[in-house]
Amino acid sequence: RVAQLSDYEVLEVIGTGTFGTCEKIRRKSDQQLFVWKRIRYGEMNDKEKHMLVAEVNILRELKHDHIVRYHDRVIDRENSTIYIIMEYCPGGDLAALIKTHRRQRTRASEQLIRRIFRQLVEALGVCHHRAQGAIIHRDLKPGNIFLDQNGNAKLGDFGLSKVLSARTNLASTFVGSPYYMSPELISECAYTAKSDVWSLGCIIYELAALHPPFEAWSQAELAVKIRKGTFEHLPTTYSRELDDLVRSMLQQDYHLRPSVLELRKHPYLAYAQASPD
Ligand SMILES: CN(C)CCCNS(=O)(=O)c1cccc(Nc2nc(OCC3CCCCC3)c3[nH]cnc3n2)c1
Repeated sequence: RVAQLSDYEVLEVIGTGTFGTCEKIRRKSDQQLFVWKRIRYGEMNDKEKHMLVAEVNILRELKHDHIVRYHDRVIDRENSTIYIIMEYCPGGDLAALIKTHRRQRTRASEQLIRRIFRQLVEALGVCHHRAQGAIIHRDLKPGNIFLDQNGNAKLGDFGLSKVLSARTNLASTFVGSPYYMSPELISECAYTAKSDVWSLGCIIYELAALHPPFEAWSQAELAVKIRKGTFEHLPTTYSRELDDLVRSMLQQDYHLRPSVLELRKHPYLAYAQASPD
């Protein structure tokens, strides 16, 4: 049975992104909560429409505990709008969590950081080392990593950001301060899976330090800092192991950064290890 818009009721707007609007919705049949992302494709050219279809198909196949689950889609041809229905994450996004700690002057526990780190490495592993070819997120940031009711991390918008940022030319990609952009991206080389590793390094760094490794008032100054590549060590309340591991992900030369598979095997993230936490 094809899903209808009338199967759901809109509860509230959660936010807007490059794609359009994200709303919290409830399925009438069983009161279950979801979100939908409302994407207007009216102004898209054929190439972009094909890319959108391809990205939605990728989303549908990415099934993992730590990737936001795609549920359904509704196409409203009358208004040239597609609604992508996904799992609702009641914990909000990592950006809000970081902001709360900063405002309260409290630190995230190393146990929480390590758990989120491990979960995101698992999620990236599914995408980078996929049989049909790697999916690279390209836009990993605290704002599109969400938390479920148990504080487990969920990677959001996998792939959507790619097709939709294709709609924006490079200049607008630089809108805002691209704190999480890798050096190779800034010099406009191709993305690699290692670019996602860099961004993940920035995110884990920020969860601990409560600010990203590279900050600047302008995008030009930020590009200089990212290419220079020097940044503070994490606060000493965190282990040397975490500091070293994050540092290894933020190396200029992407060949030197660990792959997601190497990260998964790292003792700091191994499940087997009797963790102190
Ligand atoms: C009380 N209200 C004001 C708060 C309402 C909201 N509750 S809340 O607990 O804080 C809160 C805050 C943020 C997110 C979420 N959950 C969520 N957000 C998504 O995307 C957000 C979107 C991403 C792109 C940019 C625009 C916003 C998801 N995508 C798939 N699953 C999603 N789950 C919940």
